[in-house]
Amino acid sequence: MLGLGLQPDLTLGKHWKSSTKLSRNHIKYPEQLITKACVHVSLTAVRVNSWSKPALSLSPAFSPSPLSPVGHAMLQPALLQPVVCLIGTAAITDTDCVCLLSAVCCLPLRRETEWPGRDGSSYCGWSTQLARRAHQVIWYIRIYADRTMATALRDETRPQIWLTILTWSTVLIMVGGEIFTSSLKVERLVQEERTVLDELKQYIDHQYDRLKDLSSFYTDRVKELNLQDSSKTPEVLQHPNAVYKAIKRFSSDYALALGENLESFRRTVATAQVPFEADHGDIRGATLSLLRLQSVYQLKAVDMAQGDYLGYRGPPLSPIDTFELGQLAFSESRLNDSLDWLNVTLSLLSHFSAKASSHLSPAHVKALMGRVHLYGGNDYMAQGLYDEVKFTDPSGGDTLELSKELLDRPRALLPKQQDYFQNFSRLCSLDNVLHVPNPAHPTMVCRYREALLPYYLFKEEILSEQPFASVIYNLTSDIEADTLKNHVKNQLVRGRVGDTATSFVSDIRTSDLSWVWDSESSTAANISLRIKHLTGLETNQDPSAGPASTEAFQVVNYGLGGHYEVHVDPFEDDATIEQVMENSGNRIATVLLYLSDVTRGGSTVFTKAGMAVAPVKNMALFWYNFRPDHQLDYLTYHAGCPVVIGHKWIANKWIWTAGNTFRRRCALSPQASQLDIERDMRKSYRPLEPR
Ligand SMILES: O=C(O)CCC(=O)C(=O)O
Ligand SMILES: [Fe+2]
Repeated sequence: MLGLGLQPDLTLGKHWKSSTKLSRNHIKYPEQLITKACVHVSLTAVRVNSWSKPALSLSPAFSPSPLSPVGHAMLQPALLQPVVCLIGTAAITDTDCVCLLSAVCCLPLRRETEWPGRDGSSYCGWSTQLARRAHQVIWYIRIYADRTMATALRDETRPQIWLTILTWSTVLIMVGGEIFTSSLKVERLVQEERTVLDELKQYIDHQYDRLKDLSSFYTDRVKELNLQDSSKTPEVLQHPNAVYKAIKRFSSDYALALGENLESFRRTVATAQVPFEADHGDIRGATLSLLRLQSVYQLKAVDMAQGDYLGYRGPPLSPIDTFELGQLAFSESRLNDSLDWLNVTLSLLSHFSAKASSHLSPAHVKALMGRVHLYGGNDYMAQGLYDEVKFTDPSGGDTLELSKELLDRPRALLPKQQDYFQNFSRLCSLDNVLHVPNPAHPTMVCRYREALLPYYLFKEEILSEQPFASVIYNLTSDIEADTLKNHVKNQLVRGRVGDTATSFVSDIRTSDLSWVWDSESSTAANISLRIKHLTGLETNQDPSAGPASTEAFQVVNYGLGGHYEVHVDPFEDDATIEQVMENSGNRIATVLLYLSDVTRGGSTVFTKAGMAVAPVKNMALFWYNFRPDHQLDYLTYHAGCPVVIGHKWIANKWIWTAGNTFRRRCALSPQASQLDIERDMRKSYRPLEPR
């Protein structure tokens, strides 16, 4: 690929039959290329896929050569008119113009660093004289544009038209634009008009076809929307397949339908302040989420494809969806899962009409299966599949890869194994109930926990004595929970992991979050106070009253298959600890508020302590992150399981050392548990009688 120094992918149409890209092989005769580029590329068949600033990388060694008669014919100024105005209106710099001109006509370009200054001394490697010409043309165009119908042309025709103008103006630059000096030139120009009009006709046909497709996409979507009850949208979007499909629709279906006009359409939608933001990263994230659900909950690909997740039903997946799941599973070295998805794809393809799956053939799928087998060490199966597809799909990407890999014999991939994973998956897969390690133990009780204020009585269930963890029901009201959610709904950002200074976005944590300080919301302040009464720990955030004892509420909303892998809450890296210790210390305790119920999945599990807590709206999960002897308690390793069905919202409240040194007292003996401390410390507890 010549590269052309442009991001746009210049794709030639019918006139360059088999060749779809301007490649080196086409450049035997530069003049011929220029002419073809001018006539064919510019007027009809150019597709500009992305339209960003040129990133120059090439340097085909051609110098401009004199033009053929066809080239001359294109100098007809009248044909410039409809397109000229755009360069005046578009935000394109002179430099970009010239480099684009160069690119279209394959003039020599050098690196980006050599882009010209305004003096025109070095225009992408052009001679000064040529550069000056370029300036003249662009200047002319801009002046001209001011006087013409800049607004008459629709945004969506811009890319093609840009190329037209660029090509034409290049020709002007190169020949000096002086056709009036020769009757022969004018005659040739007029004689070639038919060719130009033929090209224009092709261009118009292409636009018609494109709009026809776009319009049928529109009608189909409207029909589908009309069949749906919008009040049920949140309910529908509880199911992973429905979410997956919605994400795909916004990140790829619209993109495919709009083609090169996607960006300008996005801008139009943005002015109406309507969200329309999904992109390719979202598809990858969504696909990974389905794979995560599959592995954590040990789901079968065939069930998921039918929309069956642990008995909860939703829309089915298409063969393209299942194929993409197989592809991603392969790239994640999950070979068995990949084969499952590809087998499902083959079986779906045999049921779908050829039209519905026109982009995907069984041979295509089998070639990838061959590669998966090869990486799994099963050369025999791989060879067999290759023999099957080498005639039916010889040029398919995976067929070519497979044929290479059969010779190279890649080393077999071993499945990735994380040791904590088994326990994590087991605990997440329990039915959505409380699961405690030792329910028969006498201290595992329900109790009314009295607070500092006598009229507060919290319903508490102790889950574990070491580490101390309990749940408290109805710590908030529905109104309070919804107020916290509403407070953040326009300010959610992707959650990060790691210590403050070095935090990063990762697949370890797939959720959005925001913070609510007590000073911003009376609801937050009230709940903080309640937590103070409940735990007996200071929750002050007012700086005038000393170092803060808590962070703001961290309100978190999980997305498709949203999860948080196993971690502990306190800061662990020395630098961060040193920094926070100076002020507020570390996170000695966590209060995790559930702001929603979750139909299936989404439990908080303690992988070492063997506990699982299923979300219940308004319930709080409370635990100490440090043992009574003040060592970080690694039994508090915990995780948020992937959400299967429903929407999960939580709010974290982390309580710090500051202000709590004497509230969370040391134990009287090294073996003492938190309950022992509490017994000693707060006589207000009801005695814990053995059952
Ligand atoms: O979502 C959950 O259940 C756990 C969240 C968590 O551990 C955290 O945000 O630190
Ligand atoms: Fe956590």
